Formats: sequence, C-alpha cells, structure tokens
Amino acid sequence: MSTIAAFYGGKSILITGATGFLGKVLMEKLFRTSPDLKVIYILVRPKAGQTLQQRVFQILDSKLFEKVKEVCPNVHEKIRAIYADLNQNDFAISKEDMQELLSCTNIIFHCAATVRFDDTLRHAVQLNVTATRQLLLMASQMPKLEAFIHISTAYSNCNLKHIDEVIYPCPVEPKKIIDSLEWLDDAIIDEITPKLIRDWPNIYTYTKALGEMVVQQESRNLNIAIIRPSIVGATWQEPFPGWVDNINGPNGIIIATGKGFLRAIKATPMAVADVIPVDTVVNLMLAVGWYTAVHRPKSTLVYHITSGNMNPCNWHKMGVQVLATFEKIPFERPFRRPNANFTSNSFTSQYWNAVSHRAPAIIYDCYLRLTGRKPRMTKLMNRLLRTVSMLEYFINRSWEWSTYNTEMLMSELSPEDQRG
Ligand SMILES: CCCCCCCCCCCCCCCCCCCCCCCCCCCC(=O)SCCNC(=O)CCNC(=O)[C@H](O)C(C)(C)COP(=O)(O)OP(=O)(O)OC[C@H]1O[C@@H](n2cnc3c(N)ncnc32)[C@H](O)[C@@H]1OP(=O)(O)O
Ligand SMILES: NC(=O)C1=CN([C@@H]2O[C@H](COP(=O)(O)OP(=O)(O)OC[C@H]3O[C@@H](n4cnc5c(N)ncnc54)[C@H](OP(=O)(O)O)[C@@H]3O)[C@@H](O)[C@H]2O)C=CC1
Repeated sequence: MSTIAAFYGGKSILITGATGFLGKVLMEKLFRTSPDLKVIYILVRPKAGQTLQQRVFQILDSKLFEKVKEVCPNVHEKIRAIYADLNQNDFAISKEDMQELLSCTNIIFHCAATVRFDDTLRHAVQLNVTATRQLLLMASQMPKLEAFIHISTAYSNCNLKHIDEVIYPCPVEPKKIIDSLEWLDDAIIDEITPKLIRDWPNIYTYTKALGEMVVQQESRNLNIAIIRPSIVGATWQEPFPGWVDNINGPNGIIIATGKGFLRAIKATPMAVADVIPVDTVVNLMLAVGWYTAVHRPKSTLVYHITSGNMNPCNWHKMGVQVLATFEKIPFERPFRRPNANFTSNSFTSQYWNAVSHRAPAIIYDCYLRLTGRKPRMTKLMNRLLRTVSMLEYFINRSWEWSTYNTEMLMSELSPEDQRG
C-alpha cells in the first residue's frame, strides 16, 4: 500500500461537495485505495425529491463505485451522510451531528461551491465565501483536525495573465461584501455587481477569489492548503477512463457538438486548452492532504494543478480530436451530422449563430408544430448559445500558472505515489 493510501487508514474524513463531480471521484479513490479508513462524513442536502440516503445509495450504486464494492464491501457502513445546507449560516446541521463532526474529524476536503457563472452575487457569496468562513470556524473547534484542504480554481485570478501559487488580495475585503449583502436589496446588488467584480469575467471566479482571502484571513492556527485546478475534465485512468457526470465546462460543448447542435464557436484555436483529468486532480488532493498533515508547512501553501505547462494542448487540437471521435463513435439520433469550426471574430460568430444555429432551430420547431408536437429546439439553442457566450472568455485566452509547490510536492512522493 502506498504511503499516501496508508496515511488515510483509520482516518475520519469530512468532504463537502461529495455529491458533486470532484467530490464523488475523491470519495471513490479514498474508499478504493484506503478501505481501512474509519469514516467519510459527507454534508448532503435533499435534492430533486431524493432523501439523503437515496442520494448516497444512487452514488454508491453508480458505475463509478463498481471497483469500490469489491475492495470495500462494507462501504455503506463507512459513509456517514449528514444533513447540511450550506445556504444556511449554521449549515442547519443537528447538534448531535455537529458534536460528532467536531470531535472526530481528522481531515477536511472542502469541495462544495456554486460553479455557475451566472449565479447571483448573494448566492455565490453565501456558498463560496460565507460557507467557507463557517467551515473554517467549525474546523477551529476540531481537536483532532490534521489538515483542511480548500478547493479553489486556477481561474480565481484569471484577470491576471501570469498567476503564482499565492493568495492575491481582492479589491474589497470579503467581510465588507458579506456585511453589505445582509442589508442591500437584490436590485441594488445587481446594479453594483459589475463595479464590484471589476475585471473578473463572472461572479463565480470573483467569489472563488474572495473565498481564498477568507481562508487566508480566518485560518487561525489551522493547517491549511489551497488547490487550484484548471478545467476539470473526464477521468483519464481511474477508476476507468472517460467518466464524467455533468455538462459543465467543455463537457456540455462537446456533447452539443456531437449532437450536431453546435456548428461554430468563437475561440482562439491556438489558445491553451488547459483541461486536467478529474482523477489527476484527486490524486493531487490526496497528496496535498497527506503532505499538509505530515509536514505541517509554516504557511498556507497554494498548489496549481494545470496541464498547460506540463502537457500543453490547444483548442484546435482538442476540437479536431472531438470531431474525429464523433466520426468514429457518433451519438444516436443526432440533430445534424457533427461538423463544427472555430470563428475568429464576433461578426462571423453572429452570422453563424443566425444561419447555423437559430434559423435551423426555428425551422425544426415549425416542423414540430406542424406535426402536432411541442416546439423545443429554439429554447434549447438559446440556452446553448448563452452557455457558449459565458465560456468564450476562457477559450479566447491563455494563462501561465506557476507550479513550484506542486512540483515540490511531487518530489516528496515515493515512486509509487508519484504514479498516483
Ligand atoms: C480542419 C478544421 C478543424 C476545426 C477545428 C475543430 C473545431 C471544433 C469546434 C467544436 C468542438 C469543441 C470542443 C472543444 C471546445 C470546448 C470549449 C469549452 C471550454 C470550457 C471552458 C470552461 C472554463 C471554466 C473555467 C473555470 C472552471 C471552474 O473552475 S468551475 C467549473 C466550470 N463551471 C461551469 O462550467 C459552469 C458553467 N455553467 C453555467 O454557469 C450554467 O450551466 C450556465 C449558466 C452556462 C447554463 O445555465 P442554464 O440555466 O442555461 O442551464 P442549466 O439550468 O444550468 O442547465 C440546463 C439543463 O441542463 C441540466 N444541467 C445543468 N447543469 C448540469 C450538470 N452539471 N449535469 C447535468 N445536467 C445539468 C439542468 O438540469 C437543466 O436541465 P432542465 O432543468 O431539465 O432544463
Ligand atoms: N469542475 C471544474 O471544472 C472545476 C471545479 N473546481 C472547484 O471544484 C469544486 C467542486 O466542483 P464540481 O465538483 O465541479 O462542482 P459540482 O457543481 O459538481 O458540485 C458542487 C457540490 O457542492 C454542493 N453544494 C452546492 N450548494 C450546496 C448547498 N447549498 N448545500 C450543500 N451542498 C451544496 C453540491 O451539492 P448538490 O449535489 O446537493 O448540489 C455538490 O456536491 C468547486 O469548489 C469548484 O470551484 C475548480 C476548478 C475547475
């Protein structure tokens, strides 16, 4: 068993965001490689009419956990779902559950966040800033806590071209933002948001930067590390290649291309497509948890997990690969044959949106109406084009992220752990 896997043996681990994309893969890796861990506490809320237990069973019964059931047959006994809603200031966690978390937790992985680019400032601050602050307060009351690992994003300072593994100050103190949101009404918040977020492209990246400042300001004597993944894509190797369960980031665009909905996207083809497999990110998370707990660095270290400087790819290469894949393995019943290209300027982008996206959608909806069916294509296409417009900022720029801390950590690992 590897040093890192052995470290998590017997540990009580708290994961927020465990029902999300990153959280599920983290849980799977922990159960598969450290089946003798004591317990994984997950903060869960009921969703889409499912109870906590139903959500946990659905996750454990998914293909992702097939290998876990072989190596950790009693996985159901080792996972403790705790009702929590991070929208509530005290997370609405019961006294008994809170007492158990405070007295038993050894490691915290804080993955929960809203990753929507178009969330309201109030909701994004609640989740990405206030909830982080609340969790840090909880952590400061955990006598057995060995490490607190905060998941941010490599784009939290995307208003800079070169980004170091440091926490950058935000123009306005997080506490001032939190206090103001308590009494400002939504109309005023909407009005001041553009001035507040300044040159950040959206509320998501801005509130992730605020969350990092909160970690720095409220770390007290906690042993903390921050991890900044770039664009997290499907699994590369573990537990099997190609697993993804959401339409965020590139996933939705790739699906829309394969279904023939998307025919053109405004992108800089040679810009770096900094996509990192989710299992690679999870391997680093576990390594950072081990290193932070065992080596106890004097300050909060920031680790970038990006692919651009280790194994660079660009959007052109990725696009060609995506189209070649759909040539070989097409979706069933596509709207049109997959055939897409990048546009270089707004005018040609608007032209292709009209000619190749909106017009065919309207024509198809007329056909649906004529055949007595409910029109849906125009709404779907507008939603897709809105999503694409939000992603354009990231596919028309490149960034340089320093990776000194990540490389330092890799050098501390045994050959077995370096393989992940
Ligand atoms: C020789 C010629 C060669 C030519 C070259 C080849 C050219 C080929 C070009 C085409 C090929 C292109 C392939 C590569 C290009 C990829 C480009 C993409 C780049 C991506 C960059 C991402 C950068 C991200 C940076 C930061 C990363 C992070 O840190 S966090 C993670 C990123 N966060 C996100 O991605 C969130 C973005 N999404 C949103 O903000 C919102 O979803 C939205 C606002 C964009 C859309 O919101 P909307 O309200 O419209 O939709 P929503 O309600 O969210 O959902 C609609 C329905 O879909 C369901 N849904 C939503 N989310 C999910 C989910 N995660 N999983 C599953 N289902 C989901 C949802 O339930 C809705 O369904 P209904 O409720 O039934 O309507
Ligand atoms: N995906 C990516 O490309 C990248 C992600 N990241 C970061 O990684 C982390 C995880 O991202 P990812 O897994 O993609 O995101 P997901 O949207 O898949 O997961 C978000 C998680 O947060 C939970 N959550 C959201 N709101 C609440 C709430 N009110 N109460 C309790 N739990 C809540 C969700 O629970 P529920 O299932 O109930 O909604 C879910 O478990 C985030 O911090 C994100 O910023 C960083 C870089 C890139």
